[in-house]
Amino acid sequence: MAAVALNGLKMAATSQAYLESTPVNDTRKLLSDLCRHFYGLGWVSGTGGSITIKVHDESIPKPQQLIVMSPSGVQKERMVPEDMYVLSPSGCFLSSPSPKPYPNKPPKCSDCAPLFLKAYLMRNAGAVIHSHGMESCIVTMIDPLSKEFRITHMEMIKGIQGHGYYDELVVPIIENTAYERELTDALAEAIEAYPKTTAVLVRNHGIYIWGDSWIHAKTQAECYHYLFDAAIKLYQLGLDWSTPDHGPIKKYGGKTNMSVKAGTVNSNHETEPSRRCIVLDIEGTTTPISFVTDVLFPFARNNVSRHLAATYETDETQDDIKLLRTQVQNDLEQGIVGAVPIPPDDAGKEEVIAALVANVEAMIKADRKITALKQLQGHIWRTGFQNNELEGVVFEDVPEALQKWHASGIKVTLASYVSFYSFIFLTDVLLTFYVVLNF
Ligand SMILES: CSCCC(=O)C(=O)COP(=O)(O)O
Ligand SMILES: [Zn+2]
Repeated sequence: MAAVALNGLKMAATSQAYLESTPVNDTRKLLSDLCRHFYGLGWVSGTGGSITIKVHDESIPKPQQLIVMSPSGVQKERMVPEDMYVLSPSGCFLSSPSPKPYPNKPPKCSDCAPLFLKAYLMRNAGAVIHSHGMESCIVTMIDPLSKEFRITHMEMIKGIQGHGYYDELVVPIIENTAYERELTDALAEAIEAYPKTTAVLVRNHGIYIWGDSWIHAKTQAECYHYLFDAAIKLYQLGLDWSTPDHGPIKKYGGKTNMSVKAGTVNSNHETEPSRRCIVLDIEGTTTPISFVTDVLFPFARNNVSRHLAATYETDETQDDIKLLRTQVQNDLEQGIVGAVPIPPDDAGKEEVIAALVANVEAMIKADRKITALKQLQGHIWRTGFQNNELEGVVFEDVPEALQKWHASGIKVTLASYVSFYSFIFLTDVLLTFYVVLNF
């Protein structure tokens, strides 16, 4: 019997008979064949890299299927079916290979086991391939600060689950550790953070790739390796693999936009982060100019009186009024059109506000770029955003671009001639970016 009912679920029977059954033996054989084949591709040479496949059995749901895994630290191309480990769905050893005479080491299951189990558990995978293919290693070195590999407009992207030719393929990169098992948490976090991904790159090391079946995992592994190889070759040709047209890598101030040298080496031979930074304007860059002209400025103009009245006693508004008084005094002395005297404080709040409003309206009409006006407008906008009377707008490609630059280790900062408050409250996107990433 291939399966037994347990707690209402079908579980692989771990009887000796099942462990010696055709599905298990076929999977052992398949795994040793694939080890040999992947060795030929350079994916599992020097004993590195590893493979695991679930024992496919129509009568057993995938989460309950047995797992076959390659042994650790061995010549992968010389594996035979008997060398394989068989594990329960939760990772308990059900069958281990017999020791071999000197110079073979005592048998041990792949160091990748905890990582493979994460892919099985979190993605319901049918097979996982850990490759040490050179291209999957080098592609993580082109930009040592990048946390993602991205590529688009390549036919082979279609071989990756859920992707078409025009899509951008994003593969997370995690940092290498001294021991394979120490990668487990970072791999799980990447799987969680990138719901669409079917692979995780390990910097200076290789890649983990999974699929619904061994065929799916293998096909995708071939496509991933092809794309990494293509990216490296395009880079060598000075071409940008990450853009749709794969045009020349652009230079900014002598630096490439996909610089290999994303940091500088100090006297201790340590890499210091590069000072690359993108300074973004708001109006017309992250946000349509019409949002500023048609929404922000009218809002400030229409709310001067209300804002001053509501916040008159606060230190902030008293400070704004002080600035305006100084500005208006200068304007009156220079005969600026529209400037009207502001009565002293003891004239009463209403009279002072009326004079302030008249002056501010004249300043706005003359489109004056003066601190007294900008500071007050900033405070009015901030109140508008806080009260949800204003809702910011960014172009649809802004959030993705911010994340991409951040992932590439590029610092992003915002600059705008309108007040500070206008952009940190511009949208949830920018606000989140500002607070969470602390750029
Ligand atoms: C030169 S291999 C170093 C260890 C490693 O990265 C690896 O993938 C080994 O996996 P194994 O299945 O042989 O434990
Ligand atoms: Zn490895």
